[in-house]
Amino acid sequence: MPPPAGLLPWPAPSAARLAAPTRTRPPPRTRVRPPPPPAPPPLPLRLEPVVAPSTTATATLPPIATSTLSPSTSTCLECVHFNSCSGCTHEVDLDKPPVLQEVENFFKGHGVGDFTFSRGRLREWRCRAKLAIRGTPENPLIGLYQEGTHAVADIAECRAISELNIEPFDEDASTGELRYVQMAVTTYNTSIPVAKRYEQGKVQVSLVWNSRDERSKNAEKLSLLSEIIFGHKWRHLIGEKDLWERYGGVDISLDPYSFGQANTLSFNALLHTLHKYVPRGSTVVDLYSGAGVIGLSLAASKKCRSVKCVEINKLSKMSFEKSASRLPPNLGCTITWHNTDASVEPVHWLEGSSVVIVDPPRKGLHPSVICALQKVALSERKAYKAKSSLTKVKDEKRPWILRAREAAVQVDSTPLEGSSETWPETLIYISCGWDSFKKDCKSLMSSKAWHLQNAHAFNFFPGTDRRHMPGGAQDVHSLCVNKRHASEALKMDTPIGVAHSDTRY
Ligand SMILES: C[S@@+](CC[C@H](N)C(=O)[O-])C[C@H]1O[C@@H](n2cnc3c(N)ncnc32)[C@H](O)[C@@H]1O
Repeated sequence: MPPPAGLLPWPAPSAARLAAPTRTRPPPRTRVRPPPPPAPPPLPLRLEPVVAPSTTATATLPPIATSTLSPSTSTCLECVHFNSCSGCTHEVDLDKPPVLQEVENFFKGHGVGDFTFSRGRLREWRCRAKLAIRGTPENPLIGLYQEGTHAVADIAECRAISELNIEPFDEDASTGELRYVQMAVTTYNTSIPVAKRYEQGKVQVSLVWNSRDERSKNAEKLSLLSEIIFGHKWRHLIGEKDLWERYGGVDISLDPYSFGQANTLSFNALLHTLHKYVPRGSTVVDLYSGAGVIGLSLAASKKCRSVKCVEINKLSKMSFEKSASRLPPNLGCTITWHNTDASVEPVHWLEGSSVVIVDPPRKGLHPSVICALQKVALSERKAYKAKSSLTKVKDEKRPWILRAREAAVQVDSTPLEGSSETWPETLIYISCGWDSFKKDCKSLMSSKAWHLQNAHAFNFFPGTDRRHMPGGAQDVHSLCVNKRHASEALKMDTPIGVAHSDTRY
C-alpha cells in the first residue's frame, strides 16, 4: 500500500529504534513487476510535494498498453515496502489499472459511447489508512495483514509505539493494548498552496484499543495519543475534535467510525461527474449513503427538492448531523437521514424520488434492491400490476419497519416532498466491486427496465489489483448511472443508463 504520507505527528525515530535488528519478513509474493527498471530512488519516509500531472482531469481513455513498455517514473510506485506489504500489487503503469481494458470493453459492448477514465493522482493520494498493530513493544509491526493471514507485514518504521512502550495486540492471547491505528488526512486548507496541502494536511489518528475503557492500567499513555475507540464507542482525547474535508462542494465531518473515502481527489472528481447527471430540482434517494456525503453535496448544488439518505451504520448519524449543520441556510430542500437496512422494503425508499443513487459495498446490491429497482422502472408500463404490489408498502404495520422509516435526522422543517406518483427515472450506480457491478448491471438490464447509457472510470487505488485475493476485493470500482426505459405512453426520451467506473477499494 502506498505509504500513508503526511503522518507527521508521529515522533521522529530514535537512533536506538532505527538500529533495532531487522525483522523477519515473509517471502515476497509474485507480483507484476517492471522489466529491469532504472533503479528508482527509495521513497523517503516523509513524502515529497506532489509532482504528478493534472490529477482530477477526466480524459478519454488512452489506448491501454501492456506492461512491456519501459516504465516511466511518473507512473511507477517506487515504494520500499512493495515486496512485503499486501496493499499494492503493481509497481508500474499505475495510470492503467489492470481491469481497465475489461471495464472499457464491457461498457462499449453495451453501447456506451462516452466512457471516460480519470487516472487521478498516482502518489500521495491516500487520505485514509487503517493498519493493524502486532509484534512487541520493542519490535512493533504496523501494517496490513499478509494475504490470507493475520500476520502483519510491517510497512513503516513505527516511531511512536516503542517510544511510548505501548504493547501491541497479541491475537492468540487476546492481550496487549493497541490493535489498529486508523489515520485520516484532511487536505482542505485554503490557507496553504494546493501543492503543499497533502504534505501539510492535518491527520486524525484513531486507535482501536484492547481495553474496557480509558481508566485501564496504561491509561496515562493515552493522554499522549489522539482519538481512541473502545468497543463501538470512540472517545476524543486530544487535538481538534472533528476532521473536516471538502467533498462535492460541501464541508463534511467524518467521525472515526463512519465510512470515509480513501482517495479524496478521485472521489471529488467522481462527484463532479455525478452532479452532471442529476437534474436541478430532483428528488433524490441516496441508498448506502454512509454519512450522506453524496446526498448533502447534491442538496447544496442541485437545488434538490428532497434528499433521503439511507444507511445501516447508526454511527454515521453524528457525522451526517454535523455536516448538515454547515449547509447554507434556506436551501429549500428537505434532507433526511434514515438508519435502516436498504434491502428491507426497498420500494418504500424509491417511492417519491426521481433519482436513485446506490453506492453499495463490494458485494453489490441485495437481490431485493435489484428486484425493487426493476419493479419501479416498469411500474408505468405495467401500472396495474405494479400498483398492487407497491401499495402494500403503504399498509405496513410492523413497528420496527415503521420506526426505520421515520427520519433519524431531518434538516429543514418543511414536510417531506415527493409524491407517490414519482418513481426513479435515473439510477446512478457507484460500485467498488467490478464483478458484482457487472452482475447487478446485467440483472437490471435483463428485465428491459433499465438501459445503460454513460460510464466513467476513476482511478481510486493506483497500484492495486485485488480481484483475485480472498474476499473478492477489487481495484476497480464502477459508478453507474442508469435511466429508466422511456415509456412509450409518455413519449419520454430519457436515456436508460449511465455508468461510471472508478478504481478504488
Ligand atoms: C461504499 S460505502 C458508501 C458510503 C457513501 N456513499 C460515501 O461515499 O461516503 C457503503 C455504505 O453502505 C452501508 N451499507 C452496507 N450495507 C447496507 C445496507 N444493507 N443498507 C444500508 N446501508 C448499508 C455501509 O455501512 C457503508 O456506509
